[in-house]
Amino acid sequence: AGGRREQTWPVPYRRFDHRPKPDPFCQPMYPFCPTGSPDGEIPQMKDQDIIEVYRLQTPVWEFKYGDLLGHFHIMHDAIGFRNMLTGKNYTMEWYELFQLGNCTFPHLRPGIEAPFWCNQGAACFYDGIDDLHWKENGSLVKVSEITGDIFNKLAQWVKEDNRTGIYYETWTVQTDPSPNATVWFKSYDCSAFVLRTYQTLFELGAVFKSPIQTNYTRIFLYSGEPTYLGNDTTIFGLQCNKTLGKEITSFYFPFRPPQSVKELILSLLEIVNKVVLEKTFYLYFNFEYWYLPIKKPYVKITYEEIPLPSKSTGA
Ligand SMILES: CCCCCCCCCCCCCCCCCC(=O)OC[C@@H](O)COP(=O)(O)OC[C@@H](O)CO
Repeated sequence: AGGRREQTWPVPYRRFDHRPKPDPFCQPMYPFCPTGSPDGEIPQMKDQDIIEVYRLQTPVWEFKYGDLLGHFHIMHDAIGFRNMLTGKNYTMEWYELFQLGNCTFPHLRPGIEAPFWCNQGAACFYDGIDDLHWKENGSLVKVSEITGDIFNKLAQWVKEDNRTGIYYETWTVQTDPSPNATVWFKSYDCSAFVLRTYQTLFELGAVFKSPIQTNYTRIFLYSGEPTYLGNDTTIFGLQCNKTLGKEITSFYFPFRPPQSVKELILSLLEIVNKVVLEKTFYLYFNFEYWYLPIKKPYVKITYEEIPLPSKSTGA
């Protein structure tokens, strides 16, 4: 009857019953989870083992650019574990299979109508903690101690979370920067995984040390109420009106990797024109497109505290 469908905000992150094999077109700049166990298996601990839990944080791309992005508080988050009986330690992190840019903007491929996304994200669990990587420009802080039994239950949760949560979402979208803003979409990135893991540990009985300052990076878009547009089939399919599809692909065009300084400048001008002057953004969430009526202050990167779970936070 053309009635508006009841929409809950924020739009729930869609989970799937399996993680699809990535398209060969998607190529990583660096191999994903190079030292992790190929099947992603997490080792079993003895129930009575005592495992230290560490908060790990470092600037995105620290291994390549050191503290560069740290100056903008663009930080990557992970969790470290150390078995106090065996002395073995481990790192667990969640990040993009094909890097941040591929999760934030699509490819416009000749002969393919719809924007092409390489936006998978996944968990990676591997032996060892690279102390220097985390400590030099970031932080490595003990936040809890858990039993092997809790660790093993967490491992089961990670497996299920990783099987069903298959894509990375860069953007948090809400009405304004205020604490009581309406949130339209939540990001689903490295820090979101760490926060879900802390919450799961808390629900499994973990007690977190306090007080520990725990800030996280988020990039915000500010908009009025989003409009649902559809998906690849309903927007870019053969029987579709091509207007909307062309509008979306032309929006993403200036976000492609620039080939020259001139192209970069022209693209930046086009981005400002679209996002600021035309107050338009097309968001890709749950493999569907949404129109965002952008408003001031448009875009913002924040580095704000989200406290560790405790009885007082009720989280
Ligand atoms: C509307 C116009 C705006 C145009 C500007 C676009 C800017 C795009 C994004 C800016 C920054 C977003 C920050 C999001 C937080 C990222 C946290 C995260 O998920 O990190 C995961 C990953 O990126 C970390 O990658 P690496 O540093 O490569 O770490 C992986 C290694 O630890 C693997 O061992």
